[in-house]
Amino acid sequence: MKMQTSILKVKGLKKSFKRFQLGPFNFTVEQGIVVGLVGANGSGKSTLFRLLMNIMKEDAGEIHVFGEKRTGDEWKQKVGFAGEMLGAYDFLTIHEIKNLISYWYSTWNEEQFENMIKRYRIDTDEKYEKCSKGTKKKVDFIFTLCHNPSLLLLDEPTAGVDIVSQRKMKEDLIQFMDDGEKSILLATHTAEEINQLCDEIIVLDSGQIRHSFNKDEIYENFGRLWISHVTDTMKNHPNVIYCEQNPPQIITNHLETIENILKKEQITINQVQRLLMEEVLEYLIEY
Ligand SMILES: Nc1ncnc2c1ncn2[C@@H]1O[C@H](COP(=O)(O)OP(=O)(O)OP(=O)(O)O)[C@@H](O)[C@H]1O
Repeated sequence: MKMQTSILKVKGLKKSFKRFQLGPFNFTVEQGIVVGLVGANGSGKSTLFRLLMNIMKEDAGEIHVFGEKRTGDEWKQKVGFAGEMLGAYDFLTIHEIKNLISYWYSTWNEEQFENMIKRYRIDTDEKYEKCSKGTKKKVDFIFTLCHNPSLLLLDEPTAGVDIVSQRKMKEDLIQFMDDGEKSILLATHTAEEINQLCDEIIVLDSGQIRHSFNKDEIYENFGRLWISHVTDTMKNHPNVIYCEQNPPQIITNHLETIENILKKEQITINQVQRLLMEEVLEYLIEY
């Protein structure tokens, strides 16, 4: 069995604003793993990325990247971050920004850049500020990948991107993960990206980590059961995340446990249904 290596380790990370508190956060992103970050608008995803990239200073906690505490800027050579980085240079053309970025990264891959520019049909003579929202997202994505990073931090990379390009981005991310050496932390609002790309899921709610799951656990454990009647024991059980009286049904995050209790309580199970990822995410975020 392969030893798990932490590419990103976050311990006791905290940040407070006047009206919002993030953390304390504790989580790891292991090598070869894609972690999906989901949560309602304003739950703290972008703030987390800003803290990870040192764009914003944490109030407390530690962030280790590639096994070491972040110091200086050297660690950024191996990290690809898509989100708000190009704002300061947006009066330049994409070609000019590329010249700056490629100078900074010792591992810049010009051939990959040229290929991706063609693949995503980007006009490099366009000023970044003049690009459409979706085109900016694609340009950010290309810059993120072309310096051969080992860790990608992607804040909703496909938001506002056309369907064809979304598919290409997903293909590029799957290829990026191909050698099993790299990792991604991906904030997303789409169940499809979770299904197709992620191994683990962290659910944020009002600045807190509400749930953290392996994706297979979700497929295995989450389900909807139509039952003869709902009792108070079922209503209040910690593994019941939602229940309805009419018609009597419950949503659980641990099918096996709940099926056993229903048997004990002599409640008849009429039907069991696995949940789709969309439904699971909705229940995790909403309830
Ligand atoms: N510099 C700041 N000063 C004060 N409050 C801030 C600052 N930055 C973020 N916040 C607050 O932190 C909270 C989380 O914002 P954040 O942008 O991280 O959410 P998000 O999960 O990325 O949302 P979305 O899904 O809409 O992108 C919000 O309430 C926001 O107002």
